Amino acid sequence: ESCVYKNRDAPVEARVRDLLSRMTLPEKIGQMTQIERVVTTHAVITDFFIGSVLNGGGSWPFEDAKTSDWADMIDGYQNAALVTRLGIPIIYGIDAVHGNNNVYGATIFPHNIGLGATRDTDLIRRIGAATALEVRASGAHWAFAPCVAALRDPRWGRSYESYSEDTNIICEMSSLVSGLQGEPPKEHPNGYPFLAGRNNVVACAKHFVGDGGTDKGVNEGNTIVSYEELEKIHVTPYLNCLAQGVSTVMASYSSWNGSKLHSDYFLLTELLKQKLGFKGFIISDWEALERLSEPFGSNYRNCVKISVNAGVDMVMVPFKYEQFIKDLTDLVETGEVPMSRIDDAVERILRVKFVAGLFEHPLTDRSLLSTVGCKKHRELGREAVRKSLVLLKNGKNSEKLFLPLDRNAKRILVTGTHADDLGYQCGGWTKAWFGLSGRITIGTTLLDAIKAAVGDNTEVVYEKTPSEETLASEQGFSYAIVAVGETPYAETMGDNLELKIPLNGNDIVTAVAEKIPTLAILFSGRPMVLEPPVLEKTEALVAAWLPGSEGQGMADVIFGDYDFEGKLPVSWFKSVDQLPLTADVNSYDPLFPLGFGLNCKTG
Ligand SMILES: OC[C@@H]1[C@@H](O)[C@H](O)[C@@H](O)c2nc(-c3ccccc3)cn21
Repeated sequence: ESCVYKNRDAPVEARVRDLLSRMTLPEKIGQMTQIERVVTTHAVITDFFIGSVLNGGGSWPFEDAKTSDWADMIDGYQNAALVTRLGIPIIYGIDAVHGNNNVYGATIFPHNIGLGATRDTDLIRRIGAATALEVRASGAHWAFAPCVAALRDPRWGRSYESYSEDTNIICEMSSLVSGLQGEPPKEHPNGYPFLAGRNNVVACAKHFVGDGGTDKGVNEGNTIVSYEELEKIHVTPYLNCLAQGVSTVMASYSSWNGSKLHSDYFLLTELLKQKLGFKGFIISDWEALERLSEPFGSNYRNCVKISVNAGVDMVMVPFKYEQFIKDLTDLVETGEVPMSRIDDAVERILRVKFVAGLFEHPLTDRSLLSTVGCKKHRELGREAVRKSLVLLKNGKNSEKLFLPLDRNAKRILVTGTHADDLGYQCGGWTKAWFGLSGRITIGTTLLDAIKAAVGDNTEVVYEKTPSEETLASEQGFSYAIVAVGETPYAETMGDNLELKIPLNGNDIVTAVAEKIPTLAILFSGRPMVLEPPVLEKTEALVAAWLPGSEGQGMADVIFGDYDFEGKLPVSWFKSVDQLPLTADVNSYDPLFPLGFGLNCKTG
């Protein structure tokens, strides 16, 4: 090839320098622009030299589109980018935060809080590798994961996206980066983006920094801590991500001591890029620039100025791309944003695209389609579910353990709002942004799993809500399994000060437990209020978190094919009046402490 940047054997840095030197200002600013698929046409990509496209939660080609439909859509965008003067490929980003969860038929893994309960670094890496295959099969090149937030207050609506309150656990679980991107060779330079090959995706450590530490868990709120505490608790996991060659970092909507992260030069540039040596690129969050001013979106030109100058390299606009491009072009022409800042941003973006092999392999490898929702991935999901469940109570006294349950019992009752609802089991960020109820994708509910596990002579009675006659009946039930919990949510919609189990969960458990020996299973993105009767009247109690599509993993442990091994990744409060309640502060008086978890052998 005549020009260096098209030469796949040339060093990445030489390709970056050569390409950058050929680019016009519109082409440079186009690379910094990420737009949402709903405003994306082939003409927009070509005319504005767009560098990246994403879809928000619930924005699909059409409902229940198959993975191949996604690949057709994204390859269409890519072909529009390849016909531009310099032929710079787009990078397509998607929120694959627990499997490729936007896409129908994808394997849905447990949300991060359940993975934190496994403490299994290698499991998380394998989940990353499986997710990467399903994401690449859909045509996307980039997953906005892992969220490495420290869950410091469960009132936060994004608690389930965090692995733990404990930074060391988060550091261990950051192995998702190596799973998604592939593992860098040990001589790989710290902070330099890495991607192993076509079966991997670019990862995104988010949200930098302190997203999980906001006051009272208010989403997009203010994290009020000393710099030392910010570094120790919230920055530390990024060191692990950089050591694994994480290629992108997403800035947080939240603030640190009143300073909005998206306009904080010290944290984005002096800390992350200079002190920590991050060489990939920083992406903004969705319409985060509009959030820098009051009222929302006012004085947008100034918001562009302060965020780009602070160190944001690519902006998730994602709709008003013409305004963004116009304002940034103007800012460069007036010198308010120096060309050196533009060149630094574009250099970082091009570096990731070259490292990701997008110039060599811009289109989807259709041979990956067979990996989507495949048996191997579903078995992996099942393993993750097994290892994530935390046994909080087993038997009313240590002599008489209740679990494992007898799979050949004569007659059992399965009841509760969450016993047969795949959408509830998956939680937010599944098919739709906030999640949904019902049979939303391919998967196995708790009820499906129980029916498959019990013996032929065992009668399974299912009622979503336990009926009076069932509760009053003398018909003997050997035992009852009652599943209750949270209905799906995401982000601010999940902020909650009371943390009571919705849909009368506590009352349902109590009503059944008063009549029938009961195992209660809680599906939630975080610890919730457990009222005394639930604690006293049940025989056993399991925290299942948000396990995803592979419900058999729950049957595996409640019927004893496998033992419980999950440990709480977060302190379980007695009352919300105790919050914030984390193990590293004194006067620690939890209901169940960080690290708690029983098993059937030792109880
Ligand atoms: O989906 C893209 C990103 C995701 O990666 C981030 O983790 C998350 O903070 C986020 N919030 C919105 C979003 C927020 C409000 C309205 C519409 C969308 C979009 N996004």
